[in-house]
Amino acid sequence: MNILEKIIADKYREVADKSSVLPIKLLEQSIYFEGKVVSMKKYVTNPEKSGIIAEFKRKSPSKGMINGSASVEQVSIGYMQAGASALSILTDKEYFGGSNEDLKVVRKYNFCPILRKDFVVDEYQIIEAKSIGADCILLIAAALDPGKLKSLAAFAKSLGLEVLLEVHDGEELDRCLNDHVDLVGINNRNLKTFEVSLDTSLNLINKIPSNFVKISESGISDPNTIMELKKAGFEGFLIGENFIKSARPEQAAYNFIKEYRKLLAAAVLSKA
Ligand SMILES: O=P(O)(O)OC[C@@H](O)[C@@H](O)c1c[nH]c2ccccc12
Repeated sequence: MNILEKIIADKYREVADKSSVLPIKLLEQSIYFEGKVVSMKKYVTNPEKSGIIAEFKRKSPSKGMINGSASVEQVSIGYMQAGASALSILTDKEYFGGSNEDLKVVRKYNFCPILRKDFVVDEYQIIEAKSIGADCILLIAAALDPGKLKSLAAFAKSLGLEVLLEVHDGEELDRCLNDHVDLVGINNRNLKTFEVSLDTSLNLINKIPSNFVKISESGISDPNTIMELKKAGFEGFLIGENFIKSARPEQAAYNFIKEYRKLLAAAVLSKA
């Protein structure tokens, strides 16, 4: 069993345990259920913003503990002040050290779009995402069969949520892309082997039809890389470890985005 298969097997167990709470109860009790979502698509493609989706991730199966002491309140606010377009919040406890509580705290203090980063295998988790204040959910091609993925995406849309489809190769893209998807994320990290290569993004982008927002995910640690990805056609850039590993993640994000804006300005000038 590779790590992804193990996570997914555990997720099915977790959902089976939780589903004894009727989904309708989650909705009735949530102040977010009637509320409108904030569009990840709009924020990421807004030219005034950086396109950076900053991720709060305490640990991961590939890196172990990355930051066990960061405050989700302070860091999420700091990421937005630094110029991030949106936030990605890990809610998986076992492998990533996150929680629904983290996302609720982030929702309380931020108006931006929030991606609930988890391993969705069941409609229950989508209702849960909506009930804790998320705007967008992640569906991972490597973890779901195409029929199930499509029906989960349709269900998310019916609740007003946006859908980010994550792929790692052309075959996953061909198999899993459907009309309910809003954004396509190309994960530079292979979730089965943890190998990271930026070429994954650069080689796949031309296969994504133009009506989907294109995001490059994982292993980004240099503003020059964003310049390169942007030139290739990416609109969003998902960054986790490079910020959160710092003792002051929000400061790391601030410095990074400042540097990126300088590079952008220089590129515009050199064209003029
Ligand atoms: O920390 P990084 O290398 O910047 O990566 C962020 C993000 O792309 C990564 O955490 C991620 C991408 N897809 C996922 C699916 C589940 C959990 C986590 C992820």
